[in-house]
Amino acid sequence: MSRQSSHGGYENYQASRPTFYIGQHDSGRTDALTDSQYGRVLDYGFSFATAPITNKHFHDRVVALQKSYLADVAARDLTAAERANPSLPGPTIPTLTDDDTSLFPGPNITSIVAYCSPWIDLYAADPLVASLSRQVLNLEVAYASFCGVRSVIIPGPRADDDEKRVAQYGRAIQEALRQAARTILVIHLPMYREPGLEEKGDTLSGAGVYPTAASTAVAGEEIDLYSAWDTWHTVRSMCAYDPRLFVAVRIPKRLPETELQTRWFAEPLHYLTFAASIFQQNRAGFPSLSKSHQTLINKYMRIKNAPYVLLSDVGPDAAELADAVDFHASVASASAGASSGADFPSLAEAHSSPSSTDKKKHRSASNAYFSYLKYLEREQEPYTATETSTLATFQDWLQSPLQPLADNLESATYEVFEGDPVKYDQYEKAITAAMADWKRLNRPSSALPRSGAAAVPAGTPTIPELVVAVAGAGRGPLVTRVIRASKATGVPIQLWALEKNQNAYVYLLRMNKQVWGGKVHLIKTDMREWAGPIAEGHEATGTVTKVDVLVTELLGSFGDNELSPECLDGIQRHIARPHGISIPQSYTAHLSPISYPKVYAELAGRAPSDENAFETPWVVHLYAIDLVSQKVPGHPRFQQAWEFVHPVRLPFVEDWNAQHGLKKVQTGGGGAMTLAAGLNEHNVRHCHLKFVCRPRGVMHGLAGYFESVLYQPAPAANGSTPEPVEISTRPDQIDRKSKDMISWFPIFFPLKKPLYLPQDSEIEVSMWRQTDDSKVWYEWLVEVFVWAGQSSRVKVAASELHSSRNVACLM
Ligand SMILES: C[S@@+](CC[C@H](N)C(=O)[O-])C[C@H]1O[C@@H](n2cnc3c(N)ncnc32)[C@H](O)[C@@H]1O
Repeated sequence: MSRQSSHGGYENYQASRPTFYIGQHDSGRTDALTDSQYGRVLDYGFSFATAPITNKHFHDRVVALQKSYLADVAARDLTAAERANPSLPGPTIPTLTDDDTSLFPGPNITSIVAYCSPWIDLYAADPLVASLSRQVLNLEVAYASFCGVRSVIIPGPRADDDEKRVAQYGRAIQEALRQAARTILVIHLPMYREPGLEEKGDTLSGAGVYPTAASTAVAGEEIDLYSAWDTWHTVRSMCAYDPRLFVAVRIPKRLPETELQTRWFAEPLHYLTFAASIFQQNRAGFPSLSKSHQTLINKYMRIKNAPYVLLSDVGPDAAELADAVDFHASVASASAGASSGADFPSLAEAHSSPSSTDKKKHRSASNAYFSYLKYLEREQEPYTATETSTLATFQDWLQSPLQPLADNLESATYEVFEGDPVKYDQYEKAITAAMADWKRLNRPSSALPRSGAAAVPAGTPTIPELVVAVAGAGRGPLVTRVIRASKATGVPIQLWALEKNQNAYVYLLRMNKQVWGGKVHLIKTDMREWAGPIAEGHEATGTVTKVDVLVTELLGSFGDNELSPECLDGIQRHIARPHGISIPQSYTAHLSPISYPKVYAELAGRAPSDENAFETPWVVHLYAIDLVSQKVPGHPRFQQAWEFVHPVRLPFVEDWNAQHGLKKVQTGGGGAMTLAAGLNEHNVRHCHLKFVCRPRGVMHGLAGYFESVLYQPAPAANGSTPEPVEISTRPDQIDRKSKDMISWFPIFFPLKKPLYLPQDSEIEVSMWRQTDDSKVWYEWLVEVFVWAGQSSRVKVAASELHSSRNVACLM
């Protein structure tokens, strides 16, 4: 089935929690830490620290170059036209020297995070500043990469309102990515432009160029919550979703609406950065964060590649680290003195060396902010049964849908299915309810009287045995559940199990001998070819009867995508009329537009070697996604695409046979896909759905889910209708209908080109289930509209018509 097929189910569940890796950043640091300073930072418990790539010497050199260039131009007595001539040569920063940096390759280099000079301004309005900044960036990234640094944080633009300058920034990043083939670049941006969250310190553009907390407060302007995300989106789009480009999000003091939090959740987050200023003090005077911050951290930390935490300007500061150097040196010299003399230091030596209490103080160096985050780490909810580490590894991992009809599944794949009890429990519930109804309502059964049996008065159920068939039995778990339901309800059964996979059939034969007491009629066949059950007691004459309850589980992640409708079409003629039933009775496919940048990037990387990368509906444990639409009246977030109901009342082929006997269907084919006969035309579906998006965003494709009514129990004696027995993978329904069911991951219909969604846009989705009598595929198209007035709606973007025909499911 196009469900997830290779995780370890529930067995791997361990009651553990996500780990926080916490780093330390000092925005005032101008030199890389020495080894002993770095060791000291680790003493506090931090896992890593940031280091500036260049130092004050370099900064002064660049500023001097900027000044001398401006002075030179001023001194040259150029005319206004000469000065404005774009060909006037600008300055070039000479190469780095060892005076310009204190970062060198060394044993700690891979746990050092390099931080680009915060004084560059790639977003500058002044072309000279922009050019110098771009040069600094390239020099720094190239040098950090040479040293072996794994990731480089680049300060984001300090504003977002000028698209031209955002583009200029993005181009510089795209160029920097080429300077370092293996290094990760991380753009540091605020979650939104919260006053107080700005980068401090002047840039080459000078003081007062960018808004500060004070200036924003004076201006009293409304904050555009999505502007920083918009900037990020422009930059990463210009960099073609480069897999080495990440984002570090500065967490604000006041968290924004959840839509924006989820937006960032879906992005390739590398660091969450927390400045001391966003913490509040608890009653005991220690730093703490609000409940909503805790919720956000807990959510972000459950991502498979969870972001690292970066504590900014919370200490230890330069003075403490300098102290550390003295301390380390004195410990070293004291121990050298002690070991060179007696076994024990003299009293005088002991007195002059750092005291044991001092030593203790230093070793157990603590930082209140660090301790608080460690406390939050401990306080997280343990992983639930559906968050096993194996399941977590499948987060956002693309799987090609299974084709159980065309291919034969492996035993291990069946074992994975069998690892999820929820699906089987629901099936057993449905089968039990159906049997109980049969008994209570005296429904007829299709079992034929055995020869010699006494005649039974008309109107009473002749034979109380139900004829049940499990078609597509796999290794038999549903057969076991049918037997259990029969025992629980006291309804005797005649049971058939059909399987077309010859290997699974061998397993079924053994199960029948060892577990089912040889009571099951096993047939190795494609269910569409089955001639029907030969009634028990009539083997000699080969008298075929009907099936009262047909149990199948041929559902895929999108319901019908593993060709359950086509398979059931082929066997439904054996279902007794009018009372016979199919379990499931119906299933529906559902869609929701999503932003999925990480997986989009993955597919974009595959596309050059896989022409169907964007034309394949992928099975994927959707995790780092942002549901971009909002629930509004008439337009829910998850919408039904279509439905299949079984058995079909007037099936085309049966109708044809009734009219023409077994003559081959000949329709001329004009109305069917690619002029096919139209045998499967009744399984074609189409939907056109409208979703509404309030905040602006981007869409990378459609998330697909399914629901199925396994059985709707008959009304109770008092007339009330019991709840149907259902399974669902819809995020808003799964807990109610089939909690903790992990048998199916959702499906993802990607878009080749992401669609930008302006504020208050409407997304219209057209989807088709297509068939040409030999295969089934999907086609999908997405269009985006905005209202340009009371009555005028404008289309602002549209995808191409995608089609999975090249990777269609074979009937
Ligand atoms: C998703 S598996 C379910 C197996 C088992 N019922 C369970 O729930 O674990 C679907 C099974 O149906 C079988 N199958 C699919 N199409 C079939 C067909 N047309 N005729 C017979 N078996 C079929 C496959 O080989 C596979 O064993």
